[in-house]
Amino acid sequence: MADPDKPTREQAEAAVRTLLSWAGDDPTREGLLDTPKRVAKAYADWFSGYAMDPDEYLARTFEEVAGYDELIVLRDIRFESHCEHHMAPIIGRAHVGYLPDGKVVGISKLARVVDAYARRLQVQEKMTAQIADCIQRVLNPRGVGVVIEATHGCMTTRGVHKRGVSMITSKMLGGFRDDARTRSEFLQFIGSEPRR
Ligand SMILES: Nc1nc2c(ncn2[C@@H]2O[C@H](COP(=O)(O)OP(=O)(O)OP(=O)(O)O)[C@@H](O)[C@H]2O)c(=O)[nH]1
Ligand SMILES: [Zn+2]
Repeated sequence: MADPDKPTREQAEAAVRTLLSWAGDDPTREGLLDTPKRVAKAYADWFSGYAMDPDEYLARTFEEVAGYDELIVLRDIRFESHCEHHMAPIIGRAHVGYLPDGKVVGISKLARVVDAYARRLQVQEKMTAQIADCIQRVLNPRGVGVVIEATHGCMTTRGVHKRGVSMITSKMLGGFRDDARTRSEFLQFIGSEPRR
């Protein structure tokens, strides 16, 4: 159902013209005439996750897996998101693992879940927890592990201006939290085992 409080595209474009003026430029000059339209279109892409239901991606499961009950890991899932404090890009990769309990999901669906949460305004800790909680809630496996490594545009291009810094977050549930061997195997699979 359409949200009656959602601004129209025209209102969104007018807001972009205001920001262009506030930045110090002239929104009526030729090069900027179509910019509000482009920005609204870009927003529709960057924030398309609000219209996605991540639970739905995990609805179809496969049970004919010959009793496979070991770790399943999808690593290096590239994503783009935006921080909710500055609306600056968060660019990174997510690693997602789970211990199946009789059923598995199509592996692309784990990447779809990551995207559904990434394409919203985010805090990295929240996104990490949302992905893990979604998989635990819908698939009900014996455990879930999510690790995210990302760089935050608000730290690299403004503010403290620290390039090369990345933030690492993790959320471990079930066997990933309680069993040191499962956690260690997961970290080894994704290449984050602490070096000794
Ligand atoms: N924990 C966490 N912090 C984030 C994330 N994205 C951005 N931030 C931080 O959110 C904080 C917002 O702090 P504020 O002091 O309200 O904003 P600010 O004045 O723009 O802060 P500076 O970035 O230090 O200039 C900053 O420290 C950002 O680095 C995130 O995903 N997780
Ligand atoms: Zn930020």
